[in-house]
Amino acid sequence: MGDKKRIYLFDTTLRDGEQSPGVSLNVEEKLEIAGQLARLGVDVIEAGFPIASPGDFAAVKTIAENIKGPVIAGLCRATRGDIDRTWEAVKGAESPRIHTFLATSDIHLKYKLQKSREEVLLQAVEAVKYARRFCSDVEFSAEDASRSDLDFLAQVIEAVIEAGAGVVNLPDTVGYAVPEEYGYFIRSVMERVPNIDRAIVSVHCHNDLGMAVANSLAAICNGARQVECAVNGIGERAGNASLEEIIMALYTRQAFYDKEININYNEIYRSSRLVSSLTGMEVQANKAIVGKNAFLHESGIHQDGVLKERSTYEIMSPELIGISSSNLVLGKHSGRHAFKERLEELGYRLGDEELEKAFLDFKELADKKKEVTNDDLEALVKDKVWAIPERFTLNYLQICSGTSIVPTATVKLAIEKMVFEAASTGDGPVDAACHAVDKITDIYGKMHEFKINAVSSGKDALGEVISRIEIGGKIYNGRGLSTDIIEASVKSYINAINKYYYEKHRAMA
Ligand SMILES: CC(=O)SCCNC(=O)CCNC(=O)[C@H](O)C(C)(C)COP(=O)(O)OP(=O)(O)OC[C@H]1O[C@@H](n2cnc3c(N)ncnc32)[C@H](O)[C@@H]1OP(=O)(O)O
Ligand SMILES: CC(C)C(=O)C(=O)O
Ligand SMILES: [Mg+2]
Repeated sequence: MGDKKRIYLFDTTLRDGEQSPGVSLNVEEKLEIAGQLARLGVDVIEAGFPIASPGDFAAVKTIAENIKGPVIAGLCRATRGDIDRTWEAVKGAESPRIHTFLATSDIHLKYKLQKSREEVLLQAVEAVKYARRFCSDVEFSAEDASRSDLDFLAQVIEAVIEAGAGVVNLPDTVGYAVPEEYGYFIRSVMERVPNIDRAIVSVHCHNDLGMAVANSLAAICNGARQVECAVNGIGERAGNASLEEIIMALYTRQAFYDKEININYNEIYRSSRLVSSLTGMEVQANKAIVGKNAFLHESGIHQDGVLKERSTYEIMSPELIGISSSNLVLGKHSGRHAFKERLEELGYRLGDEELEKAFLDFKELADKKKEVTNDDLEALVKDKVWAIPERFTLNYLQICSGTSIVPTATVKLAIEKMVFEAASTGDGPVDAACHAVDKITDIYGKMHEFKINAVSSGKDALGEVISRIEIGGKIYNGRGLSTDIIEASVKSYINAINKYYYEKHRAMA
């Protein structure tokens, strides 16, 4: 089974990551993330759960047909219908994988599956055999493995390897394990399964007790060769093991782990930013590796140490993971060359047209702000990485609001070179403006979440508004940017409406 030192990185941002409450990505957003994961150099991209919905199916199929390099996997239950659908979705890939799963713990058998151990063993074997009819690369996951009876689990794993599974995954589905115990568990399963050398052992850890990364590393020390993880650690409930933390632990502590991975380190930060901006899930400031504070030094003694010798307080270099160290100031006198170079340092590669649009936005912002920071730049370009065609654009906004008057908004929207106007009242200025937008578009959104971030500091800070809008029973993430917070809010609402409109009309086309 190849070089035993090599650890395979299996990224599940687009499947388990998308199971994060409130996250819903469309096909183009998933394709964009998959392209970035390929540039990062992960070994496997789990692109989705094709039976879950037509949108999930389309995303997995599109990724399979367009992304070259990594193995493209689709997840399915241990049923023929799910496996058929998954094969349909992944079969166009350069290297397709069918990933089928079935729970093995007594608690899942008794209450969820309502099946005996004998039935589950047969179903797992039958699913793997059936999947192997289509695909030579089949992974089997024993859901809730870490809470399963060891003898039964070993029996299932031996049988699915015999049936043709080349990768066997032993997830800590509910994040219950602790590192020493999980490491010992992986070793014990491997010792009990006589044909284990014919498969790669994989782990998939959840973060309910904050130990997903520690558990994954303990498993690696005990023989696991594939590690399943997600960018920024997103995923069901408290999330999955964080991809960037696993990568950097293996890199920084190479002498201890003595393992090899094949990754483009300088794409890590960019991957994190992209996933954060497309999912709308912000990265906490003190998050390891990719948090805003991860490489900042606040206290005098630390600053003194770092000035004398960085390694006194820095165990990793921010440049390695793609965080720019440039000290050119960008402002209204900067030109296209410096602008483009800075974007490239930040990891953004825009096409000529998007670059020109971003440059014009930058100039407009530079007129309002003295200095345009890296955060401002990222905020300006991140929705240009993949922008949906905008059916509705804000042309004019007037707000009348105060402590003793009913908030009223007048909005003009441009739709295909025509301009339409409406006025409305509401509970507040943003509510009033959104009602006016509804009148023009005839699309009625319900605001579920509304977050305002100051992109940089100071009175002239750029404001970013992220909203989650329910339209037609589905949640759409909207994003708007302006130095005026009400304008940013309305733009964010219109952005969500544009996404809904685009998806609806593309489905009808
Ligand atoms: C640990 C994990 O992350 S597992 C992956 C979780 N991801 C998802 O669930 C993806 C999104 N899910 C969905 O869209 C839907 O749940 C679907 C389309 C998969 C299934 O929808 P429905 O057919 O309506 O079933 P529902 O979700 O209500 O119930 C799940 C059924 O699958 C069964 N099931 C659960 N896991 C498996 C499995 N691995 N293999 C076979 N059957 C399974 C359950 O026992 C239940 O069966 P029952 O209807 O006979 O009681
Ligand atoms: C389906 C499996 C791999 C899973 O997500 C889990 O067990 O957490
Ligand atoms: Mg999971």
